[in-house]
Amino acid sequence: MVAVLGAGSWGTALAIVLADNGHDVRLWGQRQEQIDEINEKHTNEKYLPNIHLPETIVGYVDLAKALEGIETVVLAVPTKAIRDVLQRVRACKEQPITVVSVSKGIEPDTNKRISEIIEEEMGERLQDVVVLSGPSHAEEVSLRHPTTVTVSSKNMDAAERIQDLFMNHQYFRVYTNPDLIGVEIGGALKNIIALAAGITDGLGYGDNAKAALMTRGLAEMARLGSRLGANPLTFAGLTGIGDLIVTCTSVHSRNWRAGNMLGKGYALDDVLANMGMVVEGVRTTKAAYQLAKKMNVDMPITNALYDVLFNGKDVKSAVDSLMARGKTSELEDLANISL
Ligand SMILES: NC(=O)C1=CN([C@@H]2O[C@H](COP(=O)(O)OP(=O)(O)OC[C@H]3O[C@@H](n4cnc5c(N)ncnc54)[C@H](OP(=O)(O)O)[C@@H]3O)[C@@H](O)[C@H]2O)C=CC1
Ligand SMILES: O=C(CO)COP(=O)(O)O
Repeated sequence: MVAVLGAGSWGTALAIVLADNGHDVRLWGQRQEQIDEINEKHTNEKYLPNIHLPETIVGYVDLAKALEGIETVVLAVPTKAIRDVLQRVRACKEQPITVVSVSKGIEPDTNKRISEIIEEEMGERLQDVVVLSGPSHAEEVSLRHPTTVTVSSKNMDAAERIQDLFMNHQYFRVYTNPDLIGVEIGGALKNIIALAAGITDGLGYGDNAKAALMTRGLAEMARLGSRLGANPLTFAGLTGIGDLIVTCTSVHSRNWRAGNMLGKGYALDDVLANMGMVVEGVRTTKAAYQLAKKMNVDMPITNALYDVLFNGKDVKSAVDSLMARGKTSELEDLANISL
């Protein structure tokens, strides 16, 4: 039995994988009408339209009931809600639990990764934290289309347990990677680059610009990541380039779609209000901008996006200023990363 906290698109899609793997799943959400829909109609139309949910997924609004007898919790709420939800979990759970973190972001101001927030909030009530990340849009997972992800943890025995829990030989293949920092940083930073790729697409700049953003974006992701202690090779894997590709090129991506609207001239507040789902890249841009300053790492795309999102810079001038930077060598960054 597994509890999934957060009945949005990703929590519901992962509940389907777990149910397909033969587990009873408790899916916790905060709105009674949504939970009634899950239990009575076996659908979650707002987040995964036209998908029939297995009947072994049972919805709960009562968190204490959802957690009764549970040892493994999948945490699938937006990063800004994580502390609040964990404090509620802590209040009703005495035995230590394993938390599987599937959200992607870095917390502004504290600049903490999600696994660090989980450790801080859960304290001695935490058995292990395992991160699951990779190129995986909920819409395609819920259709059982082939998908690959990676799990990582400080305790690789726990990671392997979670690999077994989610591994589905028909459509959901799970790898392991011991580089927890790299896995989390890649999953968080790719959302920044996807917002920027959406902007250049919205401006009508086409494939050259997008390829440039993805490639140079990956370089700055690896630059910050390696400074934070990640293995640079992780950025060449599923949670780096893999997730970057899917998020910059998929119509399902909330970050790409938000960027696309910004590129077309819509205001940030309007874009976020119309999305109806979380756009993690906005908060993460703030956190990465702060981290890059603190660690003295050059992140030109992140800085340009920060100016657009938080200083009201017009999107076209942000792209112009990226192009107008002084000349440099492509491999300079990579040469500074010690493998
Ligand atoms: N969607 C995807 O394909 C993927 C998403 N992710 C990551 O997963 C995380 C969740 O994203 P996703 O499922 O897409 O988000 P959605 O916007 O689809 O859903 C968010 C869910 O969280 C709930 N929620 C929000 N705030 C709270 C709160 N304070 N307490 C309890 N529940 C809350 C929402 O409830 P309500 O409906 O009541 O507002 C909703 O059920 C993000 O970090 C995202 O980056 C990772 C991989 C793939
Ligand atoms: O992380 C994701 C796919 O791997 C989801 O990205 P979006 O939040 O941009 O949809």
